[in-house]
Amino acid sequence: MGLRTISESRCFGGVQGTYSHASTATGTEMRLSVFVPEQGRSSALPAVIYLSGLSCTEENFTVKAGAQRWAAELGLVVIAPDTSPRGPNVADDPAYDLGQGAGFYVDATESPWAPHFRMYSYVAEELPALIADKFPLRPGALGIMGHSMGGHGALVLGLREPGKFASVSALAPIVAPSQVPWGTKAFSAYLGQDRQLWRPYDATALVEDGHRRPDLIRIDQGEADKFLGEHLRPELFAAACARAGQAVEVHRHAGYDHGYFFVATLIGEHLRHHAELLAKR
Ligand SMILES: N[C@@H](CCC(=O)N[C@@H](CS)C(=O)NCC(=O)O)C(=O)O
Repeated sequence: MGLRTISESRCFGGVQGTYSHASTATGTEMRLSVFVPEQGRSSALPAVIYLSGLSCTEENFTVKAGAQRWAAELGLVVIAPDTSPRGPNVADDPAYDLGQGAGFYVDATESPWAPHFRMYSYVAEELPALIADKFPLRPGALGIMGHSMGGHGALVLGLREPGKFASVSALAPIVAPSQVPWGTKAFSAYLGQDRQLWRPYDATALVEDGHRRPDLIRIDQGEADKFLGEHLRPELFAAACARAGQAVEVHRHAGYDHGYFFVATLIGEHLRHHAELLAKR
């Protein structure tokens, strides 16, 4: 598995890099950003994958969230992949919420998306193997988190792959994609009209269908988020978890909107949540 270095910069004593590789899951060149703190020079470290939201590449989180300072302090490797396959030969849509930049962390079954839009397999299988091979990671100490569409991805991957991801958290996540416009649009296109086939990619449905995690799932949500009532609806996931006995904390924050200033405000607490759980691994 070859990794091409696009850039590497010293940052808080560690290295912030951007890399690309030929992905077998998507059949495209995929980019990712990786921060390795100074401690990684001498020891294997716990790591967190961060999944971004609609319209993002690997860059938005890397330059806007301010995660490196906290990751350096906590001794965490942080990996941020792109949100979809890209390229001139990859299907796309002019809308920001479908196609390139909007992979929704599913393995598409429908035309024209199915050949490349395989972000579930990419994040569940290929990415963990790639980073374990190339960076100083402690086996078994991998967490997953995300924002908005990426929060949806983190919750789904965390619920379906508890043996692979030892900690899960989400910022302003889409928690019930089958019940909101962003999700129904994407799932209709990528997965077709049979809603039963959407359930493995819907965090609320997964909890209803018996998926559980042994650890607490942390969610933070801004109350001034313009997408809250229509697309995000954290109360749906909280209610499903309450009925199922799944531990979840939804922290609501007055005045915060959907953007990266909210992510930057909470990123330290989220990385600490992961560091504490991954320390036990
Ligand atoms: N571009 C969309 C909004 C998309 C959006 O808010 N994306 C969020 C994730 S869902 C984001 O992180 N955007 C990139 C950024 O703020 O850097 C719009 O026109 O309404």
